[in-house]
Amino acid sequence: MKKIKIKVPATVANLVCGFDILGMAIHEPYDEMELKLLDSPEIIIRHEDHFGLPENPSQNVAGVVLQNIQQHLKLTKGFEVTIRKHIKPGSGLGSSAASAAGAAFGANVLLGNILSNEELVHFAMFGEELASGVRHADNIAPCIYGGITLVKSSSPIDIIPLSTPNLFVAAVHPQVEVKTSDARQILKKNILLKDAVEQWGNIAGLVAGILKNDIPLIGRSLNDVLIEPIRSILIPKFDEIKMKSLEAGALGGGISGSGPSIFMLAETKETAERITQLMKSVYDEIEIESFVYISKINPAGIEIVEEINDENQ
Ligand SMILES: Nc1ncnc2c1ncn2[C@@H]1O[C@H](COP(=O)(O)OP(=O)(O)O)[C@@H](O)[C@H]1O
Ligand SMILES: N[C@@H](CCOP(=O)(O)O)C(=O)O
Repeated sequence: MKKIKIKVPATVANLVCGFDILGMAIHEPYDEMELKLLDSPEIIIRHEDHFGLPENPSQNVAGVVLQNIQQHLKLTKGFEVTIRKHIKPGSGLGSSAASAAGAAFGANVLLGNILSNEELVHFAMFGEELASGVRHADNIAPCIYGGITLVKSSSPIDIIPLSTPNLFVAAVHPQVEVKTSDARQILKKNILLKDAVEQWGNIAGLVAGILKNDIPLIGRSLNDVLIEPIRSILIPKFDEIKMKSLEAGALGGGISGSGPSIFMLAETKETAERITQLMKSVYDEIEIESFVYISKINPAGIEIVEEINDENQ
């Protein structure tokens, strides 16, 4: 029997200004997945969590990824997948990407590492297409490569892993659901050239700041003139949380992925703790339940917890 257990991290897509192209893996929260290689070509998905996600492989992002791998490689084998999800679907913390990337990664290990990272991203994007209607790779890439990644292009796939600054991430997930597909539909299809120029400056500044480990440059590049003004109206108290976090010492931050989670970068754990406390108290005041996370940027991405390769079982 060949079996693998993995830890699949949450991801913060967009990093404020880099819509669909930038993303980072974080340590908390993460999903647990177990994949077994089957002798028959069936795909079985089981959820040991309470989110009510579909277990029909054609409706589960992990299932469609495995179906595509199976078809492409003309496999006579199948997969049994058990998912313990801790990253709530619709959180903006890459819940669908975690299952999609975890399925591609785990299947590849079971098959003897025959696929490249670019191929894993290619197959995992079928899951994102099922979840949001769009083959975006900004959550998947950091999950698979770890750290912070730039999706220079998703067709053809061209992923640039950037470095991992030594920063803390404070995040809050208010319990309101924002589906990525809905949060994409409200965006404008056309943008003004002057706004595009400002956004290009921020993206280039952020990438340069990350590569040079120039923390103040990272901070002043975390601005979004295109997406945040539209999507933030879906997130209760967004402006107040952002303003208070900056006052409390955050370098900068904004909507995590398509929301409703909000993330902030901080230089110290103490600052990150102050920020999560204030995030929680803002939501407590208006009686919206919220979960907060303090994390660091996760340089490893998906981690193998256990690998069993026992021909006798
Ligand atoms: N294994 C899975 N994990 C998470 N979401 C899944 C999974 N399979 C299917 N989905 C669907 O994907 C959607 C959640 O994806 P999305 O809105 O992108 O949330 P997130 O921002 O947390 O990734 C939901 O409609 C959910 O039913
Ligand atoms: N670039 C995408 C990212 C969606 O991330 P998610 O964590 O909300 O699935 C977008 O902004 O739509």
